[in-house]
Amino acid sequence: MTAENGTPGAGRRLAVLGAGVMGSGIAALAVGHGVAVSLIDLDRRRLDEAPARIGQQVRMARLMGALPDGTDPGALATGRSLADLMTAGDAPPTAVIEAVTEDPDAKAKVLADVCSLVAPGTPIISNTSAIPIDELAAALARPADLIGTHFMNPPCLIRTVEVIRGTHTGQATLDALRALLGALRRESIVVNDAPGFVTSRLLHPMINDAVRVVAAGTASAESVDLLMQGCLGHPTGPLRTADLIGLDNLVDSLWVLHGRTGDEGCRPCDLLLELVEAGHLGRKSGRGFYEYGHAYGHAYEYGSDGHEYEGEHA
Ligand SMILES: NC(=O)c1ccc[n+]([C@@H]2O[C@H](COP(=O)([O-])OP(=O)(O)OC[C@H]3O[C@@H](n4cnc5c(N)ncnc54)[C@H](O)[C@@H]3O)[C@@H](O)[C@H]2O)c1
Repeated sequence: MTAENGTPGAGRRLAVLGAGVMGSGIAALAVGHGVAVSLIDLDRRRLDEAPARIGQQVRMARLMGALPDGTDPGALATGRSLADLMTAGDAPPTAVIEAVTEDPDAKAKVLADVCSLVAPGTPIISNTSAIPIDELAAALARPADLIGTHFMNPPCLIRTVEVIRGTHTGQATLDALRALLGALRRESIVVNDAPGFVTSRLLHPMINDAVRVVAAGTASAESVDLLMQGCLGHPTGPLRTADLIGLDNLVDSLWVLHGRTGDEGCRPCDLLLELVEAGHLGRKSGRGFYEYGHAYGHAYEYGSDGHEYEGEHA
């Protein structure tokens, strides 16, 4: 499966680092627009499952009219390291998107390694939820090549992407990212660097507060969500959104925010920590504030922007 001339992503090759919720969703968006993808993860099981999961997301997004008609899917290669894939014959990437676990040290190492591997001028894009881009840039030999995105879940269905320009981000990097997002038919909103940028700085403490309300016994998760939907116009409610994001990722992001802002509202509340400790991570594990029956269920029902999307299981 290769992209043909005339498809939006023709001639591009994206390296996606991390094949979890976001890495596989971003890979599906790219493949669905004809972009070739090299998908990297340390977890062999994730890699083995990724092609089927990505294929299902592409099919579902196409059925929902979220991908261009008549575009041949981009080729998908998977591996445990980009260096291995390139040695095996994969063309060098025209851009890299990092979507590994929200751990500042892990991200800094992955970004520094990839920076030493790809050609100068290749945009290196971190899809962090909350870590300041300037903090990550300190690990890179070429900080001008680094920029942030905050794709929301599921990337195929949410058209707006928050773009974070660090202090050292070069204009060429910003222009190249905008061109990539244009080829993926996404709208970019560029913001300045800060812990959590705009969306996570606002959304994550609000979700944390919603969990505190449930923990206090004031209302059930369902009642909180119904009130936020019915009275305040939130399309799904904060706790369904939490389940979609992944409670482990939510906790990691809240710690990042807490550590960098000192805002006690960002300290993950006990109930969140207990759920993660018990392995109840939300949709990706099949259970969080709600039961889903199976892992990764219904990813196309609701987006992490809170909008409701029609569709079958992803
Ligand atoms: N889940 C969301 O809704 C959401 C939305 C926007 C941004 N994000 C951000 O996207 C990033 C990924 O989040 P996620 O929800 O996909 O997490 P996830 O836990 O589903 O996936 C993370 C993946 O990274 C892999 N990984 C960890 N270290 C690695 C390394 N050194 N090299 C290669 N792979 C490695 C893990 O094996 C795992 O498969 C995080 O920074 C998160 O904050 C998440």
